[in-house]
Amino acid sequence: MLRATDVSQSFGGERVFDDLSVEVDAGEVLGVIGPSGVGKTTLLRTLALSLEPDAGTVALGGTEAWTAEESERLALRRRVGMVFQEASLFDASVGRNVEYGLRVRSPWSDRIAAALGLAETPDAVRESLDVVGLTDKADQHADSLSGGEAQRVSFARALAYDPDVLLLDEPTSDLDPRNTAVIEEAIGEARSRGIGVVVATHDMHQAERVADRVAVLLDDGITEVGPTEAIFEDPDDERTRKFISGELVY
Ligand SMILES: Nc1ncnc2c1ncn2[C@@H]1O[C@H](COP(=O)(O)OP(=O)(O)OP(=O)(O)O)[C@@H](O)[C@H]1O
Repeated sequence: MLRATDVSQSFGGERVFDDLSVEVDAGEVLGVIGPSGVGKTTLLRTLALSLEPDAGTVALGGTEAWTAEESERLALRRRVGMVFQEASLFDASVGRNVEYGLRVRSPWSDRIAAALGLAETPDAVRESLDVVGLTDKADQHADSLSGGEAQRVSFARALAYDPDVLLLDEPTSDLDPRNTAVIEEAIGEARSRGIGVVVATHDMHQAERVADRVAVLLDDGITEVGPTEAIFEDPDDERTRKFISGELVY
């Protein structure tokens, strides 16, 4: 569904990665694991079509984004949702924050709904908040949430958007085990809705828990990508093996 082929990225002449290829299918969770600084965020921004690669292609549903017209690229970008390491909510209620996801995806839908007197939006908001266990907080101001709850609302906002692909950048690195478990369950729900999910994490155990396939990103690119069990139990690549076993220290 979303495929990056032979992409290269650098900042100010400093290479982050070269010739990197990765893809995620509908209803699949791809874990991207690797130590800090290898380029996981840069890869996610590339997949989100917010960072143009120096070389290579990024295609969503078979349409190559960077050779398409800008309007088409923007339309493709709207089909990709992203959740960052730190939640950034607006100065509004929890419900309003989640509703924003719906507006971005289909700016006309709530005007039409309003004109017809339909109440579609609140249902979708409630449903998304339900996935992260926060329906009872819909009317509460976002400022009043704990960090973990705020991150769960960020996830609900991305889900309400009904993306084809959801990109999660270290979504639980600041969270306690209970909030982490809620987000991991929500990842499973996104998968069951047919969304392709990419989770970048330095927590190998998280990748083992949530991912169907894992890509191992080290400082010379992706060393190996394959089914989660194969990567953790029997990696082909020596550097992958060392990284998984903790012998390769960064
Ligand atoms: N906008 C930018 N300008 C300059 N350098 C950047 C920029 N974004 C990232 N980098 C550099 O690219 C490299 C990869 O960064 P990136 O944030 O993608 O790594 P990461 O694997 O996500 O790390 P972490 O897990 O610590 O977030 C780093 O050396 C970083 O300093």
